[in-house]
Amino acid sequence: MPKNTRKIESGIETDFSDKMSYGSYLALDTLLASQQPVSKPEHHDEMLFIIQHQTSELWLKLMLHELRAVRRQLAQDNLRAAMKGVARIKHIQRSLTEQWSVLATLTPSEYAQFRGDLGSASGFQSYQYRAVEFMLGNKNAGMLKVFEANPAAQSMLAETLAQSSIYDEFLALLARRGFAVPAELLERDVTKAHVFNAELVQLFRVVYEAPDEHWDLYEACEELVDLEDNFQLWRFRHVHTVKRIIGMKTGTGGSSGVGFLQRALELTFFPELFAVRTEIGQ
Ligand code: HEM
Ligand SMILES: N[C@@H](CC(=O)c1ccccc1NC=O)C(=O)O
Repeated sequence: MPKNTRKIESGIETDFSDKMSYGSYLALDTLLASQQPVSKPEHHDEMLFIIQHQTSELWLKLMLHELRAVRRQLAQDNLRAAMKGVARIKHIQRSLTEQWSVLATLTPSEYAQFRGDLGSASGFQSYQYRAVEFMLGNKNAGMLKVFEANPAAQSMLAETLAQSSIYDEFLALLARRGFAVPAELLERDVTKAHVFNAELVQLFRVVYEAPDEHWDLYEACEELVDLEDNFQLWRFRHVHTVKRIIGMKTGTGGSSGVGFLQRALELTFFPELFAVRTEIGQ
């Protein structure tokens, strides 16, 4: 054997003429043929731009898969199983947020050379991102209009809009545990965003001031706070990456750009879980 060369063991599989291989199992021919730059001549950095988005969308697909399971587990009072799903989602969020560092290597000058080729395409048209926001409770029926040209995406979003969020399901679980969750929350119109409820803060205060009596609920509350923290970190990294790459330009999706994105940082999924911090020990 030549030096610094590993012998291929005799038992290594090499004939995949009639059995599944790594490539066929992962449909790699389709996946790796899906990066189709539009810049002409092709700009070197468009590959980064495309793969950054496609990897984000794959992680969003897994996040949705796990969020749907979390919602189901909460509805069935399986709190521990639901929290296992949330634990996985938190790791997905960390990957999504960490990978901003790759895109941040795209300089304003490089991006400006192919930005014009993107037309009106924008992440604002990410139906998976919108579905994640809906499942966490940031419902906004107005978002559906963007997807008129994609009936399958629009109907998936309409269905997700009409379903309870994981917060709705968590509050229903608390009610089944005997907590006096306000009726207006249990009977709310789930196609609308959750609105802050002062009574709910007092309910969470009971849990936070006696964790030993409500340990699994206390832990679940903190997991949901992590989910929101992580989501906001992604939004923040997006705003800052946008700022460093296009400055204060208007967006290809028609928004004012950074200012519009910054306003999403003011949105909240679980407001009472943050408000209770002020009350504890008062
Ligand atoms: C050069 C990099 C990027 C720039 C300059 C950029 C810019 C923008 C801007 C200006 C918007 C506001 C809508 C518009 O007018 O277009 C937006 C929205 C959005 N972008 Fe990006 N973006 C970049 C990368 C990404 C990446 C990698 C993702 C990953 C999926 C992404 C996902 C989104 C999402 C989900 C929205 C909607 C956010 C919301 O509704 O608050 N963007 N982006
Ligand atoms: N809205 C971005 C364009 C952009 O970033 C983009 C374009 C096509 C596909 C995904 C994108 N990412 C996020 O918006 C911009 O204004 O430059």
